[in-house]
Amino acid sequence: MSVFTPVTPDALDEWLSNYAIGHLIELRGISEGVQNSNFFVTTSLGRYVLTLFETLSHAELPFYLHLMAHLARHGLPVPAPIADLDNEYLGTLSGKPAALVRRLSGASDMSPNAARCTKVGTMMAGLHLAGQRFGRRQENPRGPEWRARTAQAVRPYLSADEQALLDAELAFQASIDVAALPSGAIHADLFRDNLLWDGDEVGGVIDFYFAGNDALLFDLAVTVNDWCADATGGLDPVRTRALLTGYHTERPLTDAEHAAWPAMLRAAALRFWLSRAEDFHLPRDGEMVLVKDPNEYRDILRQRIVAGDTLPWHD
Ligand SMILES: Nc1ncnc2c1ncn2[C@@H]1O[C@H](COP(=O)(O)OP(=O)(O)O)[C@@H](O)[C@H]1O
Ligand SMILES: N[C@@H](CCOP(=O)(O)O)C(=O)O
Repeated sequence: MSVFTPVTPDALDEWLSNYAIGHLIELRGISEGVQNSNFFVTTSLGRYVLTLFETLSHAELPFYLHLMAHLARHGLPVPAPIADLDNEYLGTLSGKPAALVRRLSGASDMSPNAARCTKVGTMMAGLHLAGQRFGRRQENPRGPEWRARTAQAVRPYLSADEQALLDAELAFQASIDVAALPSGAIHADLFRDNLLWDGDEVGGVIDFYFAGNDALLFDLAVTVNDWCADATGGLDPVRTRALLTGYHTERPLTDAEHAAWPAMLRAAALRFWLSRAEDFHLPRDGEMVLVKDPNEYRDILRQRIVAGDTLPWHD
C-alpha cells in the first residue's frame, strides 16, 4: 500500500476549512502509485485526490501544479489543482507539502488497442502544443545530468554485460544533438497506468511530477516504449504507427525527429532502466514500496539497439 504518510479525517477536515469545496465526507488511501501518498477525498461538493508529496519540496512543486492548471485551462484532460482561500495550490498537511486536484473519471487500460493508441497520440500532441506556451520552465529532472549521476550510482550493482551496455549507451546518447529537436514542457512518464479511460475517451492524464522541459520526441518515445511494447519488449508495429499517426496528425513530426527516433527510444528506455535500477538497488528508507522490474527496461533498451533504423514510424 503506497500511503507513506497517514492523514486523519479530523486533520483533513480542519485543513479543508481553508478551501471552498465543502466539508469532508470520505477519505480513502490509494494503493497504486510509487512516489507519493495519495487519497481519494469526497467532500459535500465533489470528488478530489489529495497528494502528500514524499520527495518533492515546496519550492519544486509550483512548476508541476501550475503546468497542470495551464493544461487544464487549454481543455486537456488533466486534473486541475484546487486553489485554497488564499489562492494557493500548495499547502502543508501531516508535515508534508500537499495539494488537492480534481478527481478524474475512468480506469487505466494495460492492454490498449490501436484505436486507443491513436487517441493517446492525439492527446499527447495537445499536451505538447499547449505545453510549449507554458510560461515557466525547468529542465527535465530525469535529463542528462540525472542520467550520468544515476548511472554512476547503480553501475557497481550491475553485471559486466550490463555495465558494458550502460557505458556504450551513455556514450551513444552523448553523441546525439537533442537541442536540435523541438522542445517544450513534457509529461515524461505517460505510461498506461498514468492515463484513465472514461469509456473510449481519455478521462485524464495524471502524475505530472516528472514533468520538465525536454525534446518533445523524448516524451513520445517514453510513451511508445510503454504503450506499444509486445510481450518480448519489441514494438508492435500496428499500435506504434497508430500512436505516432495520431500525434503527427496534430503536430507534424519533422525530418530531424524522424532521424532521431531510434535514439530517442533508446534514451527513453535507458531513463527507466536507470530509475528502476536505482529504486531496486538503492532504496531510500520507507520511501518506495512498489519497485518495478529494472530488467524489463534493460531488455527494451537492448531490443531498440538491435532494431535500429527498422523501428516503426507514422503512416
Ligand atoms: N486526479 C485523479 N483522478 C482520479 N484518480 C487519480 C487521480 N490522481 C491519482 N489517481 C489515482 O491514484 C493512483 C496513484 O496516482 P499516481 O499519481 O500514479 O501516484 P504516484 O505519484 O505515487 O506514482 C492512480 O493510479 C489513480 O488510480
Ligand atoms: N512509470 C515509471 C514509474 C513511475 O511511477 P508512477 O506510478 O509515478 O507512474 C516506471 O514504470 O518505471
